[in-house]
Amino acid sequence: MASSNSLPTSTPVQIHAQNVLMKFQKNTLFRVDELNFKQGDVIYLQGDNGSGKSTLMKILAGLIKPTEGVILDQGFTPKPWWQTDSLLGKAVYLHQHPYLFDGSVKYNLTYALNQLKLTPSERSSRIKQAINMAQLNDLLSHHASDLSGGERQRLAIARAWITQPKLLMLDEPISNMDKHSQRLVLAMINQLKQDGTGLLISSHQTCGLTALCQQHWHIKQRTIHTSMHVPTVETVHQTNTTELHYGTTN
Ligand SMILES: Nc1ncnc2c1ncn2[C@@H]1O[C@H](COP(=O)(O)OP(=O)(O)OP(=O)(O)O)[C@@H](O)[C@H]1O
Repeated sequence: MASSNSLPTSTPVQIHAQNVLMKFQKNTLFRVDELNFKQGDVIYLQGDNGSGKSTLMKILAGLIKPTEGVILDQGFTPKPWWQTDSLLGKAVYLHQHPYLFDGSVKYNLTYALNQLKLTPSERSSRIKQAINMAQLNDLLSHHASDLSGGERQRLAIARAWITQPKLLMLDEPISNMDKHSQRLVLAMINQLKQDGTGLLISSHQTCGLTALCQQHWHIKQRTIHTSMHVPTVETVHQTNTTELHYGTTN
């Protein structure tokens, strides 16, 4: 991997949250004693609407600060002394409605590569692979703002895949997508998993994405519960009809 976060050693990169409390005004959103998100993890983040899934991801990405607690990172290449070594850019957060650059699909894909040191052939092979995986061939010259929701999400994930982040957080990556786009996005997420990218995925749809995950974080009653057991659609069905409803909405 050639990203600026590349490690010469086998130390897995990780983000560690300790004694976190998140409040908006006086209202507690959630609290958690400890969370660990590292390279190779594939975590399913579950929670009702408004429980704080996006907020948790933004905290781990360094985009917002928790009310209390600390977020530590480990294993990343230290930044040079003249740059602030903040959490930003370490665990990449992909918003449900992703931000795209003002330009064509091709521009969005190639721009991401400018920050990496690659040979021209590596560069062109990575772009080709991303285009094929996300099936963006016919859309390359289209302006990003003309894409449908599903196409935007495919482009955003392809762009993230190109830069090969060590830790990637995907916020509802397949919500409001047709089956074709869902299948493509699942294949892309699976590829990221094979590449060893740490993935934290929030979703209301438990089936395809759940099957890829090996850990479960559940925001319930303002607490984040962690487990190595990922619920299947069936177990959600049998144990809690409210959760089944949650699983089929949005
Ligand atoms: N900056 C903010 N100021 C005040 N309240 C906020 C702010 N950001 C989020 N909230 C509130 O925090 C709660 C959690 O929001 P968040 O978007 O994290 O939930 P979520 O679990 O991702 O929801 P959804 O499943 O609907 O996307 C919501 O009630 C939201 O209104």
